Parts: sequence; C-alpha cells; structure tokens
Amino acid sequence: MTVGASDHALQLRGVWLRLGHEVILRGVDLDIPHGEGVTLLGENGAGKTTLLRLLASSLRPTRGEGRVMGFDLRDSRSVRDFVHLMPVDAGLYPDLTCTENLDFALRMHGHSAEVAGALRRVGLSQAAGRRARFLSAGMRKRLALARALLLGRPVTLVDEPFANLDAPGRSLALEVLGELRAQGVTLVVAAHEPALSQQVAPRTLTLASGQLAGA
Ligand SMILES: Nc1ncnc2c1ncn2[C@@H]1O[C@H](COP(=O)(O)OP(=O)(O)OP(=O)(O)O)[C@@H](O)[C@H]1O
Repeated sequence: MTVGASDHALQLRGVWLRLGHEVILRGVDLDIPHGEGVTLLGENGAGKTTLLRLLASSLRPTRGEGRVMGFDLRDSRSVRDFVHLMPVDAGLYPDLTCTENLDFALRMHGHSAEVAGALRRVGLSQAAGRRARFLSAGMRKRLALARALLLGRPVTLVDEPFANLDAPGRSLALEVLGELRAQGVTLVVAAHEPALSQQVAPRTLTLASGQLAGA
C-alpha cells in the first residue's frame, strides 16, 4: 500500500471482510485525514459496526490492507494505543460502579483525570456508586460518553451515540463529540440520525452492499 505513515489517521485499501459465510465488506477503500469527523450511514446490517471493529483492530481483513495512525491494522497492540471504540451497548464492566468503570479505563491507558467531574458533566453524579448493570440504557450511554471524553483517544469510533438517549442526552452526546473534535480527535460516528451526527461529523459515508460510497 502506497500510503504515507502520517498523512491520514485512517486508511483502507481494497479491504474485504468475511464473517462466517457472509461477506460484509467488498473492496473498501477509505482515507480519513487527521482530525476529520465522519458520519457512517447504512441500513441495519449494512456492516457499520463491523467496519468500526475492523478500524479498532478487533477484526482482521480477509483481504486488503489498512493503516491506523500509520500503524498496520493487523498490529493490534499499536493500534489500540491510539483508538477508542465506544460500542453500541456502551461496553462497560457490569459489576463495576460508574466511578470504577471510568477509573479502570483511565488506568488501562495510563491516564489520570478527574472522574467525578466527568460524571457530573454527563449527569451521573447521583449514580457514581451504582454498578453499571443497574443503569438504564441511556445512563450506560452517558457513562460511555464520559469515558470517551476522559480518554480523548486520537481516533474515537462511536457506534450509535444517540440511541437510547432522551433529548437532553442527545444534546449532551453532541457536546461531548464536538469537544473531542475540537481537541483534534479523528471521529467516526455510525448513526441512524444523519442530521444529528453531521453536526459534529460532517463528512458522510454510506455503506451498502459491502461497499462504501462517498469515500
Ligand atoms: N460475529 C459475526 N458472525 C457472523 N456474522 C456477523 C457477525 N457479526 C455481525 N455479523 C453480520 O454482519 C452483518 C453486518 O452487521 P453489523 O452489525 O456490522 O451491521 P450494522 O450496519 O452495524 O447494523 P445496525 O444498523 O443494525 O447496527 C450482519 O448481516 C450481521 O448479521
């Protein structure tokens, strides 16, 4: 692949991905410059989550190549130092409290930050000591947003940030994602709410039949 190591945060060349018997991605090319915000659209089952997992080095291409912050997509250890994936189900440890979930994420990345302030920011101060398994879906989403903000990874991939959120929660999600962009974070947002997502991630790509349009 003739790619410069530092020109783009994310690059894919001719990526195919098969899961089981199903071919999910069919020759996907992608170039996302540092700091860009991209909205990823596509029908249910189009492969958005799969593409995010591939970019986070959680799935390997069946064929083709990719680079994340200049590192080969297959070099999971290096890629994961730069990338945070906020999964659709929030990806929390159910038996840890809100505070413990954030503390743990920070420790994993060798960061320190003010957890209480982040919980306050997302309206979860009262729930700080509650285990994640006892949070509502919207509260889990809020906690995941707090974690994404605290980590501030150079590449942040967000799966369905607006799902399960009430109107103030959706505004909060926009604020948090906007703040990450303002910090120079490269943001990819998979969403079914293009008008919301495009406010913070204006470039729009659409996955259909395993191919990416607008790339
Ligand atoms: N582990 C797996 N094994 C086999 N097939 C899978 C696996 N994970 C996902 N798939 C299939 O891959 C396809 C794409 O799924 P994916 O979750 O990426 O879609 P999506 O665009 O995120 O959908 P949605 O909008 O519903 O969240 C679906 O057909 C799904 O059934």
